[in-house]
This record gives sequence, C-alpha cells and structure tokens, in this order.
Amino acid sequence: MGTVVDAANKEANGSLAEKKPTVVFVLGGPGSGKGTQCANIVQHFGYTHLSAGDLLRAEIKSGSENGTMIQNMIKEGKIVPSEVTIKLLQKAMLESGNDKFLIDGFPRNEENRAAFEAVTKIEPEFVLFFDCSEEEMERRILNRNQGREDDNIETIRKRFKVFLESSLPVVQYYESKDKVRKIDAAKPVAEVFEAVKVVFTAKDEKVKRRSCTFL
Ligand SMILES: Nc1ncnc2c1ncn2[C@@H]1O[C@H](COP(=O)(O)OP(=O)(O)OP(=O)(O)O)[C@@H](O)[C@H]1O
Ligand SMILES: Nc1ccn([C@@H]2O[C@H](COP(=O)(O)O)[C@@H](O)[C@H]2O)c(=O)n1
Ligand SMILES: [Mg+2]
Repeated sequence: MGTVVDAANKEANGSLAEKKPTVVFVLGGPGSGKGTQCANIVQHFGYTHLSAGDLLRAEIKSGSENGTMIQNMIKEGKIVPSEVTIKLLQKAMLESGNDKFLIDGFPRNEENRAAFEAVTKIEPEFVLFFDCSEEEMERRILNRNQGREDDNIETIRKRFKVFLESSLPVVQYYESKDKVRKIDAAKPVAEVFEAVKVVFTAKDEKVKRRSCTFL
C-alpha cells in the first residue's frame, strides 16, 4: 500500500505532466558558464531558471534530513540520488507558476535522465550544451569566489572526472535524438550569449510557424 507521501508525489507528477511545460536541459562541464548564461536567457526569453546544484545547496541550508548526505556528496563531486534531486525540481516547477524551465546541471547521469523521464513524463524540448576546455573551466572556477565548498582543486578534478564518465554520455544520448544545441562556451560572456540567442530565437520562430498552420 502506498504512503501519504507517495500519493502526494503521484499528484504532483500528474499536475506537472498535465501542464505540458517546456523544458530545456542546460548541460556543460563545471564552470562552463551554465548559470551565467541562464541568467541572460531568463531576462530575454521569460524562462524560470532551476539549477539542480543551487536547489541541493538550498536543501543543505534548510536543515533537511538529507542535508548531511547531500553535503558529503557535493564535497566529493558525486551525484546525489535522482529521487532527491527530482523531488526538489518538481517542487520548484510547481511553485514557480511558469510553464517554461531551464533545468541547469541536470540530468547529470543516466540514472538522472531515465528517472526524470519516468517520473515526470516530460521530455526536453532541446539540450543546450556548453562546450569548454578543462583548462578554461578550471581557471573560471578558481576565480569564482562564491564560497562554494566544491570550488577547490581537489574537488574540481573529481567533478571533471564525473563529467567525462557520467554526464557526457547523457549529452551523447540526446545527440542521438538530434536534441543537442552545442555552444562554444570558451568565448567571452557576451559572445556566448549571442550564440545562445540564435538557438532560442529559432525555437520561438518554430513555435510561431506551428501555430500559423492552425489558422
Ligand atoms: N564566457 C565566460 N568567460 C569568462 N568567464 C565566465 C564566462 N562565463 C562564466 N564565467 C565565469 O566563470 C565562473 C563560472 O561560471 P558559472 O557559475 O556560470 O558556471 P557553471 O557552469 O554554472 O558552473 P557550475 O557547474 O560549477 O555551477 C563564474 O565566475 C562566471 O562569472
Ligand atoms: N543533477 C545534479 C546536479 C548537481 N549535483 C551535485 O551538486 C554539485 C554542484 O552542481 P553544480 O551544477 O552547481 O556545479 C555537483 O558536483 C553534484 O555533487 C548532483 O548531485 N546532481
Ligand atoms: Mg552553476
């Protein structure tokens, strides 16, 4: 027999799927500029930005029962079990009131990807992938100065390893479905955003064309 929590989750999944939200996954290595560019996309295209890492860090701060486990995983650069992260994402999506989401730093591995699809029944519109060299990403993270516990050289190396071994295969999966929009993220912020704008403008044009065919 299901618990009250199971029933509440089922209801949340149902109401999310019914809303048919537009989801764009924003992927790229640690420090590639995902958060920076998401802030620009929010301003120009009206999406709500949900960073899985930010949600996990907020969960630690909230004093949740999962806080210590999440903190340890982040310090080690490991990927938190999908169940935890997906619940945080679902809650944030429902609370936002918006129907367009940039989901930043998720899915990070095959388990994240398959669980999100199975639980929410949502497929991403496309995947924005920020491509950048490790040298540049390392330089950026070491200069970030936001007091993140994982922004030290030991954890950075672990995060790069997890990115190569677990996250890139997810990008390849979406590539096989022709869903990846790859951006050269090594350029200055403004130039990267020019390339990002092209992707989102093309998406808006496609939606307009689709609605015209019904006139
Ligand atoms: N194109 C860029 N050129 C130079 N610096 C950049 C660029 N984009 C972002 N930065 C800087 O690099 C650092 C990392 O950027 P950001 O936090 O957006 O990356 P991220 O992909 O979200 O990283 P993480 O996965 O660790 O959360 C920040 O200090 C940001 O100001
Ligand atoms: N799907 C995810 C996303 C993140 N994490 C953990 O958070 C750390 C920081 O993530 P950023 O996107 O803010 O860099 C990451 O290294 C993981 O430990 C996760 O577990 N699952
Ligand atoms: Mg980030």
